Amino acid sequence: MYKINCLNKISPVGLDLFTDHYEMADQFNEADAVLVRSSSVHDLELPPALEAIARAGAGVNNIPLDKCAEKGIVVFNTPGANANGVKEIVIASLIIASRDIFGGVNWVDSCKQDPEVAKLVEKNKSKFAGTEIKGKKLGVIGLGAVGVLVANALIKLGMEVYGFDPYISVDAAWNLSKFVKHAKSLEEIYRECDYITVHVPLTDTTKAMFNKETFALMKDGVKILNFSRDALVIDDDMIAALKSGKVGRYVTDFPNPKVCGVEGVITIPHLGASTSESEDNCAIMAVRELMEYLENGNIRNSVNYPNCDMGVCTHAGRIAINHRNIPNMISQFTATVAKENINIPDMINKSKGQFAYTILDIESPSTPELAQKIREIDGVLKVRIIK
Ligand SMILES: NC(=O)c1ccc[n+]([C@@H]2O[C@H](COP(=O)([O-])OP(=O)(O)OC[C@H]3O[C@@H](n4cnc5c(N)ncnc54)[C@H](O)[C@@H]3O)[C@@H](O)[C@H]2O)c1
Ligand SMILES: O=C(O)CC[C@@H](O)C(=O)O
Repeated sequence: MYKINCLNKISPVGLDLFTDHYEMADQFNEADAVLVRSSSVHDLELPPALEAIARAGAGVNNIPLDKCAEKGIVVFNTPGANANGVKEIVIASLIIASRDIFGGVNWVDSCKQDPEVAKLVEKNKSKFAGTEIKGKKLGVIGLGAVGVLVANALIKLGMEVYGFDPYISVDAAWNLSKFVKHAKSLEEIYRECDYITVHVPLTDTTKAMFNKETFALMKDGVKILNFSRDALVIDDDMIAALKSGKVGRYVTDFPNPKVCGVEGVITIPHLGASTSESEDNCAIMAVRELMEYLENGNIRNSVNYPNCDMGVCTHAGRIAINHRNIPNMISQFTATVAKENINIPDMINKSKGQFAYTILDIESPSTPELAQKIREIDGVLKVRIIK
């Protein structure tokens, strides 16, 4: 029986996929596998029995990826599963950044007792007038699952779209509209665009990418949308840029005490992926990833281990090994199995950075003794008997 702990509320559409071999665990430290959305795992002690963590979403900055990898804990995310939800809220945000819809609605509410409200509206509505997005220049930074959908959709709404992503994947490049202009540098986006929307992960290189130096390169009155992570922006610099008029509006999905209530900031309570469709898609993908890993040893969509897939085991035994990506590991595994006079009809080994993963299919059922011998090899981080 596998024990699953949920650190956040996960859609039942996903949880219902777990079979009778699974039960929910109330405690993190009892779990074989964990499902999480935005809760932080950084301060939690990682229990030795924990095999995997699946992030029902894209961003994994709430999970200590290397610390997990060191303990042989595979971390998954759900690429693209919530991208449409984010795309739609970005479209809405471009419009609310351009027209004072919230200001107008709040003002009308304040006039609700006035029998002349209809007349009042016609007299005062010009205070809330805005501009259209059609024909304006939009810079999309990060052309992954979300960025590509955003860029393509806004082309269709008549914007002139510039895209910047030096690491764009082949799939994303195939899916990107040919009408998106290829920006060769961030400076080009900053120089040209009336609106900038950012869709990159929070990493050491993207952290604080919006700061006083980069604002200085932008057009006066530029409108900035942040549906990625708050730490991409230096809030004090953003507030100063809003005050000076350099930035016209800042729409962020990440409220914090500095930006909440500041004039020109529209704070949304992290709703980018909060649609029933996105929540269901993420939960389904995350649960499937965990089941595949726990039951068959296969890794799909990991962010700290290589993807590795041998299908369902058709041999007598299967052993899965999380280990360091260093010389002489495979020969030691095969020698250990050979010493037991067991044949290896099939195997796979993949690496990602400092970590690697090997699946051995063997011609007799795996035993705890064999698993222990492999565990004792220097550089091995975790060994699991799959069959
Ligand atoms: N607000 C929300 O609810 C919500 C929902 C989904 C994703 N997100 C955030 O948005 C981010 C993007 O999501 P996604 O699904 O598109 O992820 P993704 O991994 O599909 O795409 C990220 C893209 O950013 C690019 N990139 C990385 N570093 C870059 C850099 N320095 N400059 C330009 N491009 C760079 C990558 O090459 C990749 O194409 C996530 O990491 C997450 O933080 C937020
Ligand atoms: O789980 C959520 O609601 C937010 C997810 C989002 O920030 C992501 O990175 O996928």
